[in-house]
Formats: sequence, C-alpha cells, structure tokens
Amino acid sequence: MFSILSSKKDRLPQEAQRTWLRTVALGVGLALITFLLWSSLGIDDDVAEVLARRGEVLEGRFIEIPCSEDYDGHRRFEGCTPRKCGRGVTDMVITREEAEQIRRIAEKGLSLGGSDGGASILDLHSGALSVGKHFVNLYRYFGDKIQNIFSEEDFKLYRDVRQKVQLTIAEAFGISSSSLYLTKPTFFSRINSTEAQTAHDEYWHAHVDKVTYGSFDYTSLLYLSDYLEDFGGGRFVFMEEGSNKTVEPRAGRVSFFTSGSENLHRVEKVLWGTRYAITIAFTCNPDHGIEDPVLT
Ligand SMILES: O=C(O)CCC(=O)C(=O)O
Ligand SMILES: [Fe+2]
Repeated sequence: MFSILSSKKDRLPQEAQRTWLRTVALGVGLALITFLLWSSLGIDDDVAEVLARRGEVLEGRFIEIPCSEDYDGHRRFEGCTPRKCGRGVTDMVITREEAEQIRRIAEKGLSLGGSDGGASILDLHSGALSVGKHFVNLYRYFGDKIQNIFSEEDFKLYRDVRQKVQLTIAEAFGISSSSLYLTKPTFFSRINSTEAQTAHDEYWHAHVDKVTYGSFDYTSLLYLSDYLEDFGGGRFVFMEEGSNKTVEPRAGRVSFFTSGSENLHRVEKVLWGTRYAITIAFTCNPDHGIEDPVLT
C-alpha cells in the first residue's frame, strides 16, 4: 500500500511531493468554489415535491400539519380558529368553465388599469385596481359607468364561487361553514414577467398570510390559468426546510390552507405568459368579516 509516511527509503522525491500537494490544494479549491456556486444559485433550495401537478385532476388531497402558535396571539373563536391545520387542493369544486368565466371578469377589470410592473390586482370589494405605480378606486373612478363594465352575473358568479370554496374549507377542517366570514383583501391577480417597478409588484417573497394580512385564518386560491400552457414559472411553493411542496396552477384548481406560519409560502417568478388567480380568504372574527362585493 502506498504511504508517504513510510521509511526514508521509499519517501517520494521533494519535487513529486510538491506536485502532489499542489494537486490536492487545487482539488480542495475547486470543490469549495463548486460548493459556493451551488449554494449561491440556490440549487439545493429547489428540492421540492409536487403536491399537485397541472396535468392531474385532483378529487381532493389534504395534508394535515401541526398548527403554529400564531393563532394564540389573536382572539380565539372555538369551533373556527384552527385547531386542525393543514393544506388541501381540489379540482372538483370549481369547473374549468366557471374558472374561464371568472377569468373574463378579471381580464375586463384589469384591462382598465394594470401595474407598470409585473403584478396587478383588482379587489372587487374595495374597488382597488393597480394603475401604473399606484392604485385607483374603480368605483369612485368610474362611478355609474361601472355597470357598463361588470354585470350582475359577474358578481353572482363571484358569490357562488366564494360559497363553494367556503364549504370546502369548512368540511376539510371540520368546522361549521357559518362560522367563517369572508375577509379582506379578496382580489384577482394578474402576473406577467415584466420587471417590478414598485414593492407592490414583488409578489414572489416568502410570507405568512396571517402576518401579512392580519385577519386571515383560512386562505384559498382559485387558479384561473394553466401552468406551462398560459405561463411559465409562477408555481406556488409551500416552504419547508429541505422539502418544499409545490402546487402547479390549473384553471379551476382550488388550493386552501390555514393562514399561519405552518403554511409559509411563496410564488415563483413568472418567466413568460400571464398568470391569473384569485385570493379569497376567511376569518373567524365576525368583526373582520366583509360582505360579498356588490354592484353599486
Ligand atoms: O397566487 C398565488 O398563488 C398566491 C398568492 C398569495 O400568496 C397571496 O395572495 O397571499
Ligand atoms: Fe399568500
């Protein structure tokens, strides 16, 4: 067996020893550079399992996870405030036709404005619409003319969808649907690959909805376009140390989850195309509840 610590007789000549040391140093250096590049590119951050693929039609998938302590910092409403936490995805609650109709509402509304950056929102409840680098109040801005833009059917569709999603959440978490209240903000989102212009365009940051929005106890997302058909990137990611879980958007797909830090998440940057979705959230606190949007 070769050993550099053997007898004087078979010790390597000094020149060969130096070459050997240089080779080892070079190898270690290269390994270090590769490691640094690897971690700076975040390659290992991408270790992810797919919770819902775009191509599959999910009856319903539910994963229970322990609740975070976030709910303890708020007033508790027994029979509603999460004791059972988790996340679910279903393609059975909203049809693709319904999703397409809702998407048309989003397209109509957002065509009146739109952010200079990649992310625009339309909140039918407050009337907030992204325009350039700011928001306008759609209802104040258009006044009575709003009736020429949206129809009573549009609002009815929103109400029907909200109701179905609310029942789905109640059933999955074993609570009464009547203990849930729609809360704000509830909004359509349109995301494309245009570079962000303001902080409002930076949709991709990891966040906890209960921290970001305060009143949320249960969050739902209804997707209105298809991953890899209508847009690339833009997958939803539940973030967990070493095992992220992704939801690939699909028109009509409802993803729902308890809003605390047990469901830390982010949206990947959209790389091409346009991604439409709607965020509908519920609170257990009646004081934070809002009425369904109405055409005034
Ligand atoms: O559009 C999505 O997939 C997620 C949006 C989101 O995280 C939010 O509205 O808080
Ligand atoms: Fe969120």
